[in-house]
Amino acid sequence: MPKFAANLSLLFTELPYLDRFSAAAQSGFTAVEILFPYDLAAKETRRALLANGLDLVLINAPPPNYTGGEPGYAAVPGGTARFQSDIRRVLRYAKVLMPQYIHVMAGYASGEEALACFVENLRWAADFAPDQMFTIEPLNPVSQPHYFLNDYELAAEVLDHVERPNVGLQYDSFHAQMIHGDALTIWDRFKAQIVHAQIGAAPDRSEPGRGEMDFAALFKAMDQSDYQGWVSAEYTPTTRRTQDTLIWLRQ
Ligand SMILES: O=C(O)[C@@H](O)C(=O)CO
Ligand SMILES: [Mg+2]
Repeated sequence: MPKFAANLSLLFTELPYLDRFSAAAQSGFTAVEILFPYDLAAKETRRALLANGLDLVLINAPPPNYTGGEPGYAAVPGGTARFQSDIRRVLRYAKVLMPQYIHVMAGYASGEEALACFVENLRWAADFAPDQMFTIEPLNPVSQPHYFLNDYELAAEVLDHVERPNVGLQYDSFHAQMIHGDALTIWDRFKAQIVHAQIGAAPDRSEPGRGEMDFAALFKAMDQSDYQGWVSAEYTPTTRRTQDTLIWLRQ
């Protein structure tokens, strides 16, 4: 079986933020990811990780979050100054939190100019923080209309242009299924570039086991590939208590 992590921005949200760490640990997780840890001083999140023996797999850039704001500027022509200052701020958090990955969000854009801008900005981030691993993640256009990075072919093209060992592909079964209609085939096609994976059912982004996807087949494919990374549960639980949706984990 793959090694599973819990996304604390979507899981255990029935609890206050700092209580989600112990809930995840008690459910058997040894690692978590937090999309936007920026509402609290980094040292408080660090303390919660340490107290519960949890590794931090991933955080997102940009800060603080995108409630009412843009989902990043990395591919937005004219947004480079904002992108660089966001990355600098994320790296100050990363110094304390030590996430394995920082997911760089592309933002709203389209076309050749946006592609060139995304490539340049990713190279800049990779060279500015050579010891930090970064990821990019295609998001489906139903959930994120007008988001630049909206398919896996495009993500692979971006990575080919970026040519940096510390920038890789973030796979998400929910988005892959929504974009391409077959998350398993997408895993098989792009697994060589995937450094981090997330799981959720489609079309409603609920827990594995529901919806149109065969998660047993996906986990088997992950196991049979060379993938050594985390598989993070990033879904919206259909019951009030997240714990009651973890049947897929116990199986
Ligand atoms: O899949 C998602 O929506 C997330 O992984 C993400 O980073 C967007 O905020
Ligand atoms: Mg995701």
